[in-house]
Amino acid sequence: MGSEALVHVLLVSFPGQGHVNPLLRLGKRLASKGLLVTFTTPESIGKAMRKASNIGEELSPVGDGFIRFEFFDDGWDEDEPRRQDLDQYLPQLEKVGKVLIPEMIRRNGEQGRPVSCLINNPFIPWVSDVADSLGLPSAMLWVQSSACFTAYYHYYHGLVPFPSETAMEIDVQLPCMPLLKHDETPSFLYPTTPYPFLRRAIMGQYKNLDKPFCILMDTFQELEHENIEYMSKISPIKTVGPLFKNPKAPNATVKGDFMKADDCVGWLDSKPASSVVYVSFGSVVYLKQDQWDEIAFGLLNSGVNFLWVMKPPHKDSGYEVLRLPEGFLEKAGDKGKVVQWSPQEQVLAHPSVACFVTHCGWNSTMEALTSGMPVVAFPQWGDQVTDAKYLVDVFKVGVRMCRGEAENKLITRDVVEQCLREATSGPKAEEMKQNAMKWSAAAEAAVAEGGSSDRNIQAFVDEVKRRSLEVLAASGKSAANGGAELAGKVASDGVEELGEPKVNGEFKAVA
Ligand SMILES: O=c1ccn([C@@H]2O[C@H](COP(=O)(O)OP(=O)(O)O)[C@@H](O)[C@H]2O)c(=O)[nH]1
Ligand SMILES: O=C(O)c1ccc(O[C@@H]2O[C@H](CO)[C@@H](O)[C@H](O)[C@H]2O)cc1
Repeated sequence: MGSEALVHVLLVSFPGQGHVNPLLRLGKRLASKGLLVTFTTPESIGKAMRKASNIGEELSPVGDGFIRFEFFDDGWDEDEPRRQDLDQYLPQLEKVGKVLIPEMIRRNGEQGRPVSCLINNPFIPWVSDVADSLGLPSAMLWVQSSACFTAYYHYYHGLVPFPSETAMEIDVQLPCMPLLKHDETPSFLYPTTPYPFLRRAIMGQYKNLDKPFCILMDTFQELEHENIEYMSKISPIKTVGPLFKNPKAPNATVKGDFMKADDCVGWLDSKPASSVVYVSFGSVVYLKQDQWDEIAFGLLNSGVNFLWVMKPPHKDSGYEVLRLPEGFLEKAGDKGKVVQWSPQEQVLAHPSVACFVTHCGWNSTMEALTSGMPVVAFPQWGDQVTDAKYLVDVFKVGVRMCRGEAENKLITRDVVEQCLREATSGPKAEEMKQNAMKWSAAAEAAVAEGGSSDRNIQAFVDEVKRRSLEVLAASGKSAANGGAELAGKVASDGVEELGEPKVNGEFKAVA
């Protein structure tokens, strides 16, 4: 079947690595189920993605469908430093996105690819407003755990007390969750967070939560069972994770990395089984130099093999460029490898890797669990502190190395060494590995045909197809005519003036 006959969904992503990855993975999953997927994010990131990965102008077949990319201009110069300030960048994205996304939808309609549904990730909730104003259905992909979704939901609606200026250190009890100590609740909610703009961004998503008809989540039923059961009674959530596993298209090469991964698989191949510690703090966390030094010495002193990701900070981020201690690489010799960016999925699946020192971003958390990889938890902020709690105390696959940035505590080389030893040898390491393997099997089963996440994805695809027919039927016009009318309206008015729901352009057929 040609791509023009498929139902078409448009995925709009916030331009962060930890947001692009899960949304693109969702795109591949939807494509593999027979949809045509267009993935869009600002051109500034599109450029990096094109450079780092093999994405081009053309359609890529994935399973029974296709994926393609279109990027949009965020209206700022290429090296505009304000992109690093979300308080300035998010409103800019909303301003231009509310004009350019409808234009993109119009263009696609004119080219025979009418869009039937919009899907966004958090931080850009205005995408549902665009969908509403065009009479299109929308969905949101929540890119963190169901536990964090619950925490933000209860905070937004004021349903339980959270740490506040007058009661900073209270524990928080949320439904179907373990008791969270004050520093285990998502840290953007602390009154003292240095990232209030991220709290505002997430709260913006909750303000718009009644607009998407479905909230997809990159987690799986068996992982957060009771909590998911509870939340699905109050919110239309559907678990579809782990998204990075795609059994119908395991070899799809489309990737969303912003940086080309350094080659380290050959080096891993040369190491004995379960002998390497993988260290990575994701794409946005930067530690201070003194902490970096302690980790370096902890790695050396523990005598383990290690693969360490040391990504350079963005020039406008204000973060210092970290250095390795004098003579570090010489002392490590062939026991250590330092890279700027790793092919993390491959690394976590490699038999030489024994454990993962992680900042506990949700993508890294899901990738570790699904790969059967024990972790050493080094959370810093946001959802990471809650994920660390779950990795250590609920999933029981991790040892805790720190409690988060708010603690403002230097983790010494001795503590680093002790944690590495605990996670790589002895009964605790053995037990964590067994638990991790159990989660890996459960994750595989969730995404396998007929598994919980597979059923939810299929139900979602069926619903998108059903709604696409409904929009067409409601129009009462010929498809081509409706599309052309809508195109003209959007182009002349801009999205703000689109009052009544409009027709979703041309539908050729539904697969
Ligand atoms: O060297 C690296 C470091 C990270 N990642 C990927 O970047 C994403 C990071 O997302 P996460 O939620 O863990 O953290 P964030 O970067 O958003 O803080 C994950 O999919 C990782 O697999 C990668 O491919 N190579
Ligand atoms: O680009 C930014 O400013 C940015 C990117 C990513 C951010 O949050 C990360 O997102 C992940 C998914 O929500 C999360 O699990 C991870 O812990 C965060 O670091 C924030 C800002």
